Amino acid sequence: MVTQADTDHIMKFPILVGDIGGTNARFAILVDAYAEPKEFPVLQTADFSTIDEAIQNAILDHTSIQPRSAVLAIAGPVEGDEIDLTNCAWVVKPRQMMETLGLSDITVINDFEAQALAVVSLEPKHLEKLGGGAGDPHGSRAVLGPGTGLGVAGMVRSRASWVPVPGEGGHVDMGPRTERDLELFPHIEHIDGRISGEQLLCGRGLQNIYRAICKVGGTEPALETPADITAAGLSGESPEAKETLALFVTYLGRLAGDFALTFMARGGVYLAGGIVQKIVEPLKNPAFRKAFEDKAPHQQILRETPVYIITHPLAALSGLSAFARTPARFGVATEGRRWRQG
Ligand SMILES: Nc1ncnc2c1ncn2[C@@H]1O[C@H](COP(=O)(O)OP(=O)(O)OP(=O)(O)O)[C@@H](O)[C@H]1O
Repeated sequence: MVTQADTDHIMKFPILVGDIGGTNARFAILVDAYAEPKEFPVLQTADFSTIDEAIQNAILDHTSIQPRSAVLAIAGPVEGDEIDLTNCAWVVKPRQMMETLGLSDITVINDFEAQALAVVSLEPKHLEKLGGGAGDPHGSRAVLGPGTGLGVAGMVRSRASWVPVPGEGGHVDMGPRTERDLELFPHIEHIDGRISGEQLLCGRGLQNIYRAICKVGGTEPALETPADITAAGLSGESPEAKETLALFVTYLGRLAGDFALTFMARGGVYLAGGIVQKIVEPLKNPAFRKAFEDKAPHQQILRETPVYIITHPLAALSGLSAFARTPARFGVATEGRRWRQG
């Protein structure tokens, strides 16, 4: 039965869904609740000075469908009528977007809430399992996504609906654990005197680990970009890059285990974002699960907890689409994050 509260959630189709990261932005249009989303090529945020210009030039100018509503996921906290994006120069101004883009209903959520929505929406073919038990289908989940930054969210079940729990978990402290860490950590770039998850587990983190390894080994860092480092690490042509990948995987396992405990994620921990999709083979190395399960006194809980790599290239869009189609299935708070005309 559709209740008053449910109808209030409902958005009018066609609905534009958008996942805006620090580097890439991905969009699709849902024509109705059943049709497959109409997807558009991934665009680079740096190629457009504003989000309005990007949506107009790269989306609306290429279709005759005029969206009436939009659900956008952005990297950063959603506060006020002018929302700054972390790691990107765009500012989302929903009231202005209504005027310029002809939308009448805009909801803005955090990009890792969208990833959390995806973990209960994706089909098994879009997940690659990295050990652990079967997982409780109604159990809480945690999502970690190394990208331009490090996003973290939880997904908890309450009164038959799924509630995404966004936060700033990428900024928790990371401490040294092994002799090798003790050698390298003094050379990892600090932020205000500390090493946070995001100093190690994102594109910049790969560079940070690689440079520390070169420094301690007395070699000149020859590789520049995160993509160069993973390529040279995967091929084995650079021993420093190979170790960088091994440590990245270990640190990700460590932090994933911490969030599994924080959320008691018996439904599993999900690894999202562009970087993990490029390093599937190193993640299958036993070092990942070893670090994930190394959580005395709770090793047994971690041993049973499944970990999945999300392999869907547009996972957040699929989460946003599930929410746009069936908002009542999810406990997404829209107070202060939804703008409507009339
Ligand atoms: N092959 C690769 N190996 C490792 N890192 C890569 C590779 N290709 C791109 N990157 C890095 O991945 C990061 C972008 O991640 P992603 O594709 O998940 O983008 P994003 O959604 O914009 O990120 P975010 O949502 O965190 O802002 C950049 O730091 C980039 O340098």
